Amino acid sequence: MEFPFDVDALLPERITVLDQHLRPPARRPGTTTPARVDLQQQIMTIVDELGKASAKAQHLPAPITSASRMQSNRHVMYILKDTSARMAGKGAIVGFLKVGYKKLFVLDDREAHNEVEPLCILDFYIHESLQRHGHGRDLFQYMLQKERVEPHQLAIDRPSQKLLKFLNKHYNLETTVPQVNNFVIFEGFFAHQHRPPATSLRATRHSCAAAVDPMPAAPARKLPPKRAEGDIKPYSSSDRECSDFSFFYSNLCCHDSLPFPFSSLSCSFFSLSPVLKVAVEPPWPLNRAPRRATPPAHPPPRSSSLGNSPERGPLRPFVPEQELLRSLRLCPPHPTARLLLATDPGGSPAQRRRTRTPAGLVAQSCSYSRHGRLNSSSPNTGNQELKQGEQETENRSASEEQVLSQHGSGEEPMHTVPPQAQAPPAQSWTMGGDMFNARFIRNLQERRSTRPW
Ligand SMILES: CC(=O)SCCNC(=O)CCNC(=O)[C@H](O)C(C)(C)COP(=O)(O)OP(=O)(O)OC[C@H]1O[C@@H](n2cnc3c(N)ncnc32)[C@H](O)[C@@H]1OP(=O)(O)O
Repeated sequence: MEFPFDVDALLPERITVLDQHLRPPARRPGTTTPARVDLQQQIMTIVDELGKASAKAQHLPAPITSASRMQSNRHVMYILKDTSARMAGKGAIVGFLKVGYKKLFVLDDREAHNEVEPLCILDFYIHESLQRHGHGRDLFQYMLQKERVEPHQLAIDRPSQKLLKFLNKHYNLETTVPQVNNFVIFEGFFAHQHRPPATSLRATRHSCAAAVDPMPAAPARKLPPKRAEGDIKPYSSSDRECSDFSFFYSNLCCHDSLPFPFSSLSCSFFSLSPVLKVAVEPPWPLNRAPRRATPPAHPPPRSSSLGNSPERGPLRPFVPEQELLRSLRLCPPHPTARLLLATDPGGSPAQRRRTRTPAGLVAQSCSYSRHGRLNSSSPNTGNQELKQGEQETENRSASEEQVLSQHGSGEEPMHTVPPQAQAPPAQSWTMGGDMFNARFIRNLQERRSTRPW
């Protein structure tokens, strides 16, 4: 992969390690040094382009690796540059490997749940023209040494067939331990305890939790001390997974911009992981709509979050909290509703707990029907919408994502019902029913559209 700038000078080593700071490495003595900000911009361009190429190679609808994602996560990227003579001049990039620690529930061979935080292979790509030349192995080997981890200690975020073959060929990893999430672990995962090196990613993050006891069978529930809220993305945590249902979830669970009480919900409530679905349930009334969150029978596509796409356009304002509270007043009395109404609209800090992922921001743009589909009053509309969304997610290519981003950027009219048709809707719907059905959302939209501003 070539770039319009001097990759060779920008990345002096064959393999460059980038963390969330995306700092340009020190340049070779004697090379001219452009402004540091320009260098960082070049690094970001490389990361973005690699992420796009990887997504394309894996048929993901959107990149799961980008500069902005790198900056907001504690992932580490190993970038391999082409040092061959043919690339003399500006140089080129061969590929990259992205890893990061993630908190997961994994099943051991006795099907017991174990809460662990292994190093995960998150994204891996070698340029098409250079695959099967041993570059992937070089990169992987370098990462294993740097992170001081054995291949069987890794969790792989929904590996492709190529990666499975790669792991089998180079590391004899074949027998997997069946999981209920999208991560793949191999036999031996539970056999040894990973002792991170002093300089590894893990040690940097959790220096005080580095030492753990040996475990004969399954890892004990040994986790580092609680981190800052924004850092914790428990359980499912898969960029790919979270995004597979983004068409629906971004309406609900990426809630940076949702009004209270939705804003107080954790993404975890809507986790696709059966483990978590059992473990955590959202409070009423949100616990009345889990069916929509059920993953389809067939495995979801490898995809990324539309919502998380860094290319999303500007966001629309969401319905104000007062609007929602007013809607709640239409409901039959319910203790929770009363509590909500009695609560200060600003809410307590705990109620307003929010994630800070970019995905959250996109919830806004996705919360409205960009195509007017939610306008149907059919009770099944919600399901149709979900199916449509899933279908779209499956079908959408990376290039289509660009188009959708524009659609989501607020270009389309937001009113799905003409103002004169805005007679109060039949008050038959209730929060106690399936509150995320189309009528509920339409109601919110109609109410919003009556706003004079
Ligand atoms: C968690 C994730 O990131 S999943 C996504 C993984 N990435 C992708 O699938 C993107 C497309 N593929 C690639 O980028 C690369 O093929 C990688 C990263 C999987 C492997 O990198 P490479 O440089 O090709 O690997 P390397 O040359 O070291 O090893 C080759 C071995 O990998 C496997 N492999 C690589 N390409 C293929 C392929 N097209 N078909 C089948 N197996 C393949 C084989 O085991 C192969 O050995 P073989 O040639 O003897 O059959």
